[in-house]
Amino acid sequence: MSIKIENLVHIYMAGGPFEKKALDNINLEIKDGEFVTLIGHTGSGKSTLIQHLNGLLKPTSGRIVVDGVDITEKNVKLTEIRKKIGLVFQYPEYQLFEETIEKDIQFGPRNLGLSEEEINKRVKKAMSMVGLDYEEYKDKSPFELSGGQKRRVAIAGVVAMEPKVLILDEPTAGLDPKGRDEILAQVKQLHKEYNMTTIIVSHSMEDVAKIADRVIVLNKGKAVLDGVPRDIFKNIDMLESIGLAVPQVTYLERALKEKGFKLEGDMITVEEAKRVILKALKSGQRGEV
Ligand SMILES: Nc1ncnc2c1ncn2[C@@H]1O[C@H](COP(=O)(O)OP(=O)(O)OP(=O)(O)O)[C@@H](O)[C@H]1O
Repeated sequence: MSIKIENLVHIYMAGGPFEKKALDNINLEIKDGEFVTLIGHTGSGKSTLIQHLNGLLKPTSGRIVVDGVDITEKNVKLTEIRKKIGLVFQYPEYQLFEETIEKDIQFGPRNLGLSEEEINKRVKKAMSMVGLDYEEYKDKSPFELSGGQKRRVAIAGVVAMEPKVLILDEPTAGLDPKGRDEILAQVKQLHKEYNMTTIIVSHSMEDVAKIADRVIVLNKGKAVLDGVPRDIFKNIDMLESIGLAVPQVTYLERALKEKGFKLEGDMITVEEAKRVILKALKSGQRGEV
């Protein structure tokens, strides 16, 4: 499912003394099956943007066209849009409220008016999609789980509605490094297996380096960069000026090159850096170090 964002402007409290332009003429196209990371400093407009994509917020001006349908038009049924575009909010575990994991995941599909048989089929599938064993977890209370596991339950609740587009607002926020890596790997795996158009909001370049195919950088409500991670990370000075640090290995790469190292290949993750640096050392490329 493709999404086209055209001249999108959003002003909170428009016309009042506290009006705030949160989105300033955004134009973007997200293609069917793409895996996109939206990154920006706090307050850059990320949450405001994604809430427009399933109709939670209305634009001040501009349009959002989902698979050819302008969802900003008055007569568009938002329930239909929300069946197709699943949004996992920040800290979704705070919205878990049922006594068992199974009941929690059933909630969304039940609201779609599906049969019990279909609901159960979807719950089992969604749990397996996020790596939770159905028999082991179905009767547990969501509150017995670790932070990362709770988040998987919340993601399963949205996945069970079988959306065509999955949007996750900071899915790694507040998790420890192991929990972060597990959630990112799970979301990447979901995309690989089911090819849902996926949009992840993040403010960590380290996370982006690990998973992104395409990165869109927001600053003060504008999309200022859009491309593959290795190209985005070349803009070190610009990214720093808008409060975003590039991954540590990008600084290392720059320092080594300044010392005369000849590094071949991309190195935006620690694994890649290890490979590229070892290759340079083996071939005797030591520069001045
Ligand atoms: N309900 C609201 N009323 C007024 N202003 C708002 C509202 N929600 C957000 N804003 C303002 O709009 C701007 C964009 O906020 P938004 O939450 O979209 O940014 P963000 O990039 O998601 O930030 P964060 O990383 O902190 O979640 C900020 O200046 C914020 O203060």
